[in-house]
Amino acid sequence: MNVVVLERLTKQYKTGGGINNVSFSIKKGETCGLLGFRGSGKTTVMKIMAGLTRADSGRTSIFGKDPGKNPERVLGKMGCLIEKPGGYPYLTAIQNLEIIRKLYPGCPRAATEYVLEQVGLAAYQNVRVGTYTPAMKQRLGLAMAILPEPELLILDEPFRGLAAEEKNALYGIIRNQQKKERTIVISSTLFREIDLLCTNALVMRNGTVTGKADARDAADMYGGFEAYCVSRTDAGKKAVPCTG
Ligand SMILES: Nc1ncnc2c1ncn2[C@@H]1O[C@H](COP(=O)(O)OP(=O)(O)OP(=O)(O)O)[C@@H](O)[C@H]1O
Repeated sequence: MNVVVLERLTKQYKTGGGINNVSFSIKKGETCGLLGFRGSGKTTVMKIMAGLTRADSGRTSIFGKDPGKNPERVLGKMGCLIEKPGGYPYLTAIQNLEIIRKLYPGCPRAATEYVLEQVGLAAYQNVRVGTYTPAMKQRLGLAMAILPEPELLILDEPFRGLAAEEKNALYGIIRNQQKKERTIVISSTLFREIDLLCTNALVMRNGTVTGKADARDAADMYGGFEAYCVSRTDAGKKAVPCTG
């Protein structure tokens, strides 16, 4: 069953950037890596999926509905970490999470403590978020995204700026979500993350999709996602951001 179907999405910003004719689908339980250099259009695609911006043309279907037209039918099933992690800086982690929890009537109080434990912030739950390091804010952003147990997780460059051990902690959280058969979309400029975590990879360049493959095809044809992704970018001609 397809959770995400995007057909011929186009969006042009006044500055000239944007996305052009983007089409792909993601099945339930897949972890799809959206890989591309800076400015290739990853965030724009994710914002359209999350109903945060509208495409100029094309069709967006998430759980069979357009999030721009039916936000109440879609957004409750979706957890997003897009661009900078949120949270009110003058509130503690637990206060921030409680605000979100109350938006979901079925979400028990214990869920707040559980996700704080999961993301390794339990010891800092009563500390104001404004004092957190970028990595802690990133983990809080993830906690906010997974708190209501969403069926679809959209994570825009969740590893950006994190040290190796901080990334490892995040890998663990994402793997836990995979065990629960969540559908996950992760954008990254790094091949390594896609290799480690994803069942499928989708490569973007200059606002268009230049390749789509699942792990088996990428392994059969190229020996893995990394070589596959390189083959679908102009990475050979540029400096390649290929290490974590
Ligand atoms: N709000 C905006 N207004 C004008 N131009 C934009 C806006 N958002 C994105 N763009 C432009 O659209 C193109 C795609 O940007 P987008 O942020 O979607 O790419 P990205 O792959 O997520 O890159 P990054 O990793 O830098 O966020 C870029 O040329 C960018 O400058």
